[in-house]
Amino acid sequence: MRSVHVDLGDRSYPIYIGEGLLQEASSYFIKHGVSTKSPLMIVTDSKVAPHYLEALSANLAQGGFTVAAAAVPSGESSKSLAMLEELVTKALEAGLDRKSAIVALGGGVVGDLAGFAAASYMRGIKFIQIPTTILAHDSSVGGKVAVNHPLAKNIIGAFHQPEFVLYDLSTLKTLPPREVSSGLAEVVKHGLIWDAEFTAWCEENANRLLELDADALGYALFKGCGVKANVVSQDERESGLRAILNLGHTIGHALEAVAGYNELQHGEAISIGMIGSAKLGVRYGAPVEVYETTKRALQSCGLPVAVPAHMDTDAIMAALMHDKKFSEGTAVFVVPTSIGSVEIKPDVPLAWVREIVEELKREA
Ligand SMILES: NC(=O)c1ccc[n+]([C@@H]2O[C@H](COP(=O)([O-])OP(=O)(O)OC[C@H]3O[C@@H](n4cnc5c(N)ncnc54)[C@H](O)[C@@H]3O)[C@@H](O)[C@H]2O)c1
Ligand SMILES: O=C(O)C(=O)C[C@@H](O)[C@H](O)[C@H](O)COP(=O)(O)O
Ligand SMILES: [Zn+2]
Repeated sequence: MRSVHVDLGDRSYPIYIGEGLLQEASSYFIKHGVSTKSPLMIVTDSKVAPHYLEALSANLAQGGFTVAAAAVPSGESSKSLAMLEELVTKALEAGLDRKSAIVALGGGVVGDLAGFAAASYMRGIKFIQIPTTILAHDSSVGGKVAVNHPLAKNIIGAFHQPEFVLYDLSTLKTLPPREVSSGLAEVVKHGLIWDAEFTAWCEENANRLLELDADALGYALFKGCGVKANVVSQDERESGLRAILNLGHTIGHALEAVAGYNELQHGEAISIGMIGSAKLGVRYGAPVEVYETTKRALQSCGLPVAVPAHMDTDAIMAALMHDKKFSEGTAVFVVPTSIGSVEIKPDVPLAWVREIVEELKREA
């Protein structure tokens, strides 16, 4: 078992990464002081529940916990205010009180939704992350929790750190291939923003990752969580450095919203967005190899690198302006300067962004 520490003073927590951790969940809950006197609520989704809900519930019950569960429909459309209200109803019916915890068992959708429920229920109760996707090595760490609005991604949310993250790598074996690739986008992102050697390693080991080779996956997720924990520990609430974790997300979030949150997976949209940022980086003077390496690394993981041709450029530009990175009338982008390093560029000309979106549509 590996662990990574997120260093946030009295809100610090560990990320436990290993095989079979779900079977030992209750011992981690007890170690972290989760109360057995107040009910817990596991939030999961309709695809994860049949695989892992029973095992987790049974283990927690054996450990003396009273457990309720709610399974939302799988997919991004569950990250909504309507679903949040349903969860609050379930929490009240199950008798959750201020000493209770909400447990997210699933990918980033469940993590963000359940986390926002925990942040807002009774003005904030404990929250535990049990990620089951590759992508969730990113979403389960750092405390950003949110639901979407039809016009903009993650626009209703909070910062609410988990008590701990229990990452059982054996749950990844049931992931469909598309979700494996999607999750690898954020792994590659962690290399691109922080670590050139790790970026090269991702490209060289892409096939092992796609085949879910346990050693390769364990290493990649440990490295990815390490980058995320390091950045978050330095800037919990995104007053500066943390914005680098948004590489590819300005265009990516706009694509997700324009696609009605049901055509592109988050990692796919972010992959396309990272290619857009790499093109922007080259316009700002980065060597063209930065764009080429970015494209190769993403393609080797089976990710898309072009905007679907049917998407309307005006709609993409309009969605982009609702993003959190559009403020004081200007677009702020994270752009690469070299592999392993990025800078935050304010005042990016929207005409450039439009040209790049058009270029990415022609490359589809
Ligand atoms: N909070 C953050 O810092 C942060 C970071 C990155 C992404 N996100 C958010 O995360 C979300 C994307 O997360 P995701 O890619 O995990 O999506 P997801 O939660 O929708 O999971 C992807 C798909 O895989 C299924 N699934 C999950 N685990 C499975 C398993 N072990 N076996 C079989 N199927 C499984 C799900 O039901 C779903 O159909 C987006 O909403 C994104 O905005 C948040
Ligand atoms: O943790 C962060 O900070 C990130 O930016 C990680 C992103 O991968 C993630 O998609 C996040 O939810 C985006 O944040 P947002 O503030 O742009 O909604
Ligand atoms: Zn992301």
